[in-house]
Amino acid sequence: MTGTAQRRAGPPAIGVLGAGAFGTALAMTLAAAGQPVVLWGRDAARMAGMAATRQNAAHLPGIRFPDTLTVSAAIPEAIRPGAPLLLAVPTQALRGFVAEHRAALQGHMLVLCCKGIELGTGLLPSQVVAAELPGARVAVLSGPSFAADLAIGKPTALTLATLDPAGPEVQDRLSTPALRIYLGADPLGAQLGGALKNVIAIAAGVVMGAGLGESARAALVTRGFAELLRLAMARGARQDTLFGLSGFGDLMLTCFSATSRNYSLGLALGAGLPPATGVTVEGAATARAVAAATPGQDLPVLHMVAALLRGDVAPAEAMGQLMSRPQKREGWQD
Ligand SMILES: NC(=O)C1=CN([C@@H]2O[C@H](COP(=O)(O)OP(=O)(O)OC[C@H]3O[C@@H](n4cnc5c(N)ncnc54)[C@H](OP(=O)(O)O)[C@@H]3O)[C@@H](O)[C@H]2O)C=CC1
Ligand SMILES: O=C(CO)COP(=O)(O)O
Repeated sequence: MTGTAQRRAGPPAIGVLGAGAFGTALAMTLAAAGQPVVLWGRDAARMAGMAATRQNAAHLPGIRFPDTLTVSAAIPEAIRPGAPLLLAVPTQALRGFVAEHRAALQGHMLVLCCKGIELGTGLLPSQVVAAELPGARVAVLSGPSFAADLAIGKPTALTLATLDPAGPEVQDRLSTPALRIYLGADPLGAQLGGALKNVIAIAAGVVMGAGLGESARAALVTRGFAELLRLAMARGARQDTLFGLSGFGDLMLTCFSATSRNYSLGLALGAGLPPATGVTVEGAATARAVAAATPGQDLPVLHMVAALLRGDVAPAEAMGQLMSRPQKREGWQD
């Protein structure tokens, strides 16, 4: 074990599995509020470095860990009997992670923190977990939340969506003075909203990177949201979920801030610049997964992002194509 936290009587430590930006930020905000938390990462040397320097220099440089946060590269240390586990690895890594740690994860409430659709299968994170760990208890934690905001205690509100009867208990454990958790019962909608808003954020970035203007961005985000509603409702999501924090709320954050990695990828694409490398950009794989699963469906913004990423169309041409589509009525159902 590495870390400085004292074991203390009380509830078992929450395990946060995945020590990237978001996992670290969640662990920090919970620990800062007095929760026992173990942050687990797979790289022993890096975790030892975090324990020694009390910061995640790679993802949240300069933000000091609360003294009570324990960091570890040992799964048994991170997974306490009866504790909820926050899974904060990227969507495309989730299947491999669950398969690798199947036995240890068994029986725990798994709180899924990733936003995306698995490439190749078109599955959402909860469906990936169900395939790898049949009967798993899951909740989805999603909503507008930049890791850097959470990590320094800025006020944040998220949706915890689950059908598990332990939902209120988990809501209570994850709530802190800086983190307000709303309970929902539509994990499908929460995941679809969180996955699709990333694709729309890439589109929003392209518009701004190409210098097409704020009016164009607002139009594209609005029409992108209509597609999000159409696609997610057809798959069984609830409208109120999509209009909530995990849908509309996160769409606003991600489409209007250069802190977003998805929006930033779009900015680079639009400006004809090379995108940042080594960065988790969930919307790129999700755009491809959506395009593969919905050929021939009327989802022009979502499909255009996939075409842009494939290099099949240039940014200025993309907007021209969207603008010259046949005239239609406004409304997300049309
Ligand atoms: N950053 C943010 O502001 C927010 C992120 N999210 C979501 O959280 C998820 C994670 O994003 P984020 O933390 O930002 O990503 P990062 O790129 O910052 O970190 C990803 C982490 O996952 C680890 N990882 C990858 N594959 C595995 C694996 N197989 N086993 C164990 N660990 C693995 C990486 O480890 P290694 O370094 O060893 O490769 C890395 O520490 C994404 O779905 C994202 O959309 C949600 C809300 C906010
Ligand atoms: O999901 C996020 C904010 O809620 C983070 O967005 P990015 O992954 O685009 O940085």
